[in-house]
Amino acid sequence: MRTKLVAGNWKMYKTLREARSFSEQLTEFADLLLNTRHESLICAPFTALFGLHDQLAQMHVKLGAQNMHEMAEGAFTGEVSAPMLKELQCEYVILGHSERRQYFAESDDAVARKAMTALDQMLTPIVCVGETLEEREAGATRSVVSRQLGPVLQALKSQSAKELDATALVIAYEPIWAIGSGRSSEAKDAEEVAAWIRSLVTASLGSDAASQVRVLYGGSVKPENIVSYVEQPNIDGALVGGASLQPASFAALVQQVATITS
Ligand SMILES: O=C(CO)COP(=O)(O)O
Repeated sequence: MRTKLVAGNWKMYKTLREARSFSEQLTEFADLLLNTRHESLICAPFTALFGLHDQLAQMHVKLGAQNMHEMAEGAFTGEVSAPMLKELQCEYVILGHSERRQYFAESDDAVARKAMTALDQMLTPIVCVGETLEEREAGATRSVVSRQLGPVLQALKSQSAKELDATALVIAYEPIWAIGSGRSSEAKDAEEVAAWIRSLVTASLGSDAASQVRVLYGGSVKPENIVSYVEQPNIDGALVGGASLQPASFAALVQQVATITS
């Protein structure tokens, strides 16, 4: 049984002070957060991570980062490594978000190397994939997602001999045209791509791994529509941008998923 995951991606929003204020206000919803059977997670900017962990942990909300470098240390000015995130008690890291691919030229191979490092350091990678509107209209969604995931699955296949836990992988399907646009994917379309992603995992890593890997949907998810995605058989949660920024809205996302997991 895969545990559902409600993950907030704050992107480049919230100073440390604002992040602390969020977690203080979130305590109003502590009972709800403590009594769910699914996981909830905030992926905050690096500068807010240190100040967030303790209060979020008291509400069983986990902490994650939005990126990391593939090396554990080195002369990489401005970068942050997996051991640094681990020490701040991060359990997850988002990798290959479309904004990083688009604005910071992250390649499929680089994302795969980062994912391997994260797994090696016992951080759960949330690897993001998804097509542009142009690609969707050209009927290329499956081939784009296959291309993006290929190096990750290939690396996992060869690494599983080294006993990395392939099943710790989380894959987020985020169609780029749905991000921040208010134009979310139809749940049945998102489910179709999630099923395709699972079939790719089956082909590379086998059906056991495929039945354990979690696949999230992201793109204009709100409390009003989250259930329509998370109730799909191949969708195990959501990666949420804008609607995760306010405590009441984040709590409402968690509450909505609780209606189908309790
Ligand atoms: O990019 C996203 C999450 O990673 C989605 O953002 P929105 O929920 O704001 O559309």
